Amino acid sequence: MDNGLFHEETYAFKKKSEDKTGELKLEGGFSMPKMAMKDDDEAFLAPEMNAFGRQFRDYDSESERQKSVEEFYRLQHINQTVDFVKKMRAEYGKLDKKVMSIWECCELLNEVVDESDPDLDEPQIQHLLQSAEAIRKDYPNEDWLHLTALIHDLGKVITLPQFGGLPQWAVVGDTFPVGCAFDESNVHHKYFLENPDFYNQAYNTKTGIYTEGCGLNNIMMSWGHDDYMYLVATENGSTLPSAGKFIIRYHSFYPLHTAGEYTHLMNDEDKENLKWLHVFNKYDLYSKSKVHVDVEKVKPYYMSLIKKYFPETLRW
Ligand SMILES: O[C@H]1[C@H](O)[C@@H](O)[C@H](O)[C@@H](O)[C@H]1O
Ligand SMILES: [Fe+2]
Ligand SMILES: [Fe+2]
Repeated sequence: MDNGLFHEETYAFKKKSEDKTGELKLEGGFSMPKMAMKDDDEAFLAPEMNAFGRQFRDYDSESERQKSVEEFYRLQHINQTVDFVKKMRAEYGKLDKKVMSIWECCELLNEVVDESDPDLDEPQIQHLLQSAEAIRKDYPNEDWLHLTALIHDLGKVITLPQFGGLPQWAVVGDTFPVGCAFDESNVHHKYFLENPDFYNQAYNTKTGIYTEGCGLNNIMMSWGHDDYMYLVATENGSTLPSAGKFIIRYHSFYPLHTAGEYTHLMNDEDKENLKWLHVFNKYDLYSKSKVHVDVEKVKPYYMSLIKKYFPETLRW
C-alpha cells in the first residue's frame, strides 16, 4: 500500500535516542518510516528509567504498585471473553452517551485514573500532551501524528459514570485478540487459565475463529479504550489517515507491536500501518515523565489540528 505519507527506510532512530532506549526491537525485519532529521538538542530523548526510577513496563518487580497492576491483569484476563467483547461492541456502537468536542474529552480525561500503568501517575492530559509534543519534535511535518498522539487515550472516558462506568479491566491495560489462543507474550499470561474461553475448543487454537491473513479489522480485540476511540473516530467521520486510526486502535496491542506475535492475522495494509505504530509507541511509552507541558501554550496548535481532522462535536 502506498498511502503517500512517508518514505521508508530500515529501522533507524537517531543514534542518540536509539542508544538510550536500546529496547525497541523490531521482530520480523520491519522497516520504519523516515524521521525528519533535526539538531540533536531538539530531538526527543527517550529516558532509561521511568518516573519511579524503574525500567519501563516492569511488571514483575516487588512493589505495591506492581501488585495492584498484577491484580488488574488478573481481572482483565479472566473477564475479557468473546461474549463480553460482542456485548461491549453492541453497547458502545450506539454512541448515545454524550455529544462533545475532542478538547472537552481531553479535559474530562483528567478525572480518569489508570490502574494498569506502572509508569504513569500524572494527569492523563499531561500524558496526551507529553506524547504529542515529543512526537512533534521528531516528526514536525506529520501533523496527523501529533493529533493521533493527543487523542489516542481519550477512550478511557468509558470508565466515568456518565459513559457507562466500566471497570478498569474493561478500559485500560494491554490488549489481545479474543476468539483465538492467548499468546504467552501477554503480560501475566497465567491468569488466562481462569478465562472460560481458554477451554473452548473453537477459541483456543492459534487462529481460532479467524483465518490466516484475515486482517486485524476482522478480529475482535479485548474491549477497551483503543477500540472505543477507534469507533468514535470512524463513526464521526474523522479524516485522519488510516495509519492514525490504526495507531489509535492497536496502540495497546503490545503482544503484536512489541513482542511480534499474532502477525499471522495481519493483512498487507496492517503491515504498512504497523510501521507507524512502531514509531508512535516510542513516544507513547517513553515520554511519560514529571516534566509538565504548558497546556494553555500548546492548546491553539492542537485546536487547529482538531478542526482539520474532526467535526466540531462528536457522538460518544
Ligand atoms: O497501562 C497501559 C496504559 O493503560 C495505556 O494507555 C495502554 O495503551 C497500555 O497498553 C497499557 O498497558
Ligand atoms: Fe492507551
Ligand atoms: Fe498512552
